[in-house]
Amino acid sequence: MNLHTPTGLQTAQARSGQSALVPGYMSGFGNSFETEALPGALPVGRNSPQKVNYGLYAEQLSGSPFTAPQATNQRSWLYRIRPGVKHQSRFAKADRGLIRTAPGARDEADRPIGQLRWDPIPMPDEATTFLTGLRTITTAGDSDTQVGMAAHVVLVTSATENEFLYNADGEFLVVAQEGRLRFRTEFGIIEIEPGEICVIQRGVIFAVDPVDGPARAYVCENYGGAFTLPDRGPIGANCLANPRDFLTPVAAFEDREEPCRLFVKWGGELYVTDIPQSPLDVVAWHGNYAPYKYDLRTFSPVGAIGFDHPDPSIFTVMTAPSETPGTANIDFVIFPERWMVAENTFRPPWYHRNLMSEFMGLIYGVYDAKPEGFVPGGFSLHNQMLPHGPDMQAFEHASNGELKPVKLTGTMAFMFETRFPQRLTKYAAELPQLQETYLDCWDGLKKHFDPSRREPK
Ligand SMILES: O=C(O)Cc1cc(O)ccc1O
Ligand SMILES: [Fe+2]
Repeated sequence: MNLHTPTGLQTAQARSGQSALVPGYMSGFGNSFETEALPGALPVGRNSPQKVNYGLYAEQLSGSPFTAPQATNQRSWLYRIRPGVKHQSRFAKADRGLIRTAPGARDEADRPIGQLRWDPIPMPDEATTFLTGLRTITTAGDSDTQVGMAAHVVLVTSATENEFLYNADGEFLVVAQEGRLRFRTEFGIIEIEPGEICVIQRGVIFAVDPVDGPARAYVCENYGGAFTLPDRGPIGANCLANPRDFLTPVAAFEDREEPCRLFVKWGGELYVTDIPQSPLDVVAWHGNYAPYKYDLRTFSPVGAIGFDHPDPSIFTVMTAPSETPGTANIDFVIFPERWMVAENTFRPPWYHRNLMSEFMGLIYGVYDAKPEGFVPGGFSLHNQMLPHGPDMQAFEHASNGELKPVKLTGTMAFMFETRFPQRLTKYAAELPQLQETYLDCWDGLKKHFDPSRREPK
């Protein structure tokens, strides 16, 4: 049986007779996995035998300090055709395009503070890859000290069979918005469609191909400790994001001797090196540091079944904690399909100002607080302590509508929320898609104050 796909790729699943083009996954969040694309490629009972089967090299990839506590200790062992040092020779500086990193981009945008919203960035006419299509919108914190994040939009129209990338500055959380994306990684293949996300950790080598036409995604780059599942507290052991719905790819490798280029995002810069073979040559691996995907539609929302509107933290899919308990470096929060049943309640978000700053995007559908102007593929920024809330239309509707049970259907919005202020890039500040009239959405909010008015109990 010839197990080679058009890109010469072999997967553990292909070995079991299924198509190598259909990615195979293992279920669970943060598990210690093991997977091999050739039988017996993984050493048994040890990590580093004198010689590894098939003449493979053993290599450890550490995502945390060696001595991190058990719950946050992350590393994997990769058994590969060549060690990583043979995938990297002398580096040259490359054009970083529209990619920015904190704190370097801190003062780039010459624009006063304010609530901001953008229409979708259109798909470009020219071919763009994950790297050339990555556009940074905001940066926060400091990547060198491993705090903060960046919010990007990526537009991918073109595959990169022989161009690979890894990010030393943080992990990428990719939120597919339009079109499907295939991630060929050292650990195997991940495919996502709108409604799904994937996480590619710091240091993991990958290439991204659009599957069936141009693709748009939002990307959160986490400079800090890894995303994990939030504690559920009194909610208990179930609901929200369930661990079994996270999927990690089975091992897959490319044995290709062709001129390739490896890009590395490091310290906010981009570097490139030429290598004579594909770096995706991991035949088997084991460990708990590996990319994964998750379908946001499997999130089980828990909310107000009596009255009032809980804080949006109730919809946290994953959190990247900071050193201060409960004060996240990043919370990744969604607003999925759900029933609204709260009685005598203003059901959309309340008007508010936060310590946390909010980058929001809309994957599909309508967001209840912003029925107009916040469109799929668009995004908004409500920065630290800047007031925001429902637009006039949403306020009027929610204040006067009949409070029968209502289902919000066909909708999926999300928020990258960080404890740090988000600094706008020059690119984002100058985008023609920036809605100069966004503030007008609150214009019609009238003064209703009347000292003699009382609402019925
Ligand atoms: O601002 C927003 O639209 C996001 C949001 C939603 C919500 O239900 C409560 C608070 C909040 O910031
Ligand atoms: Fe908000």
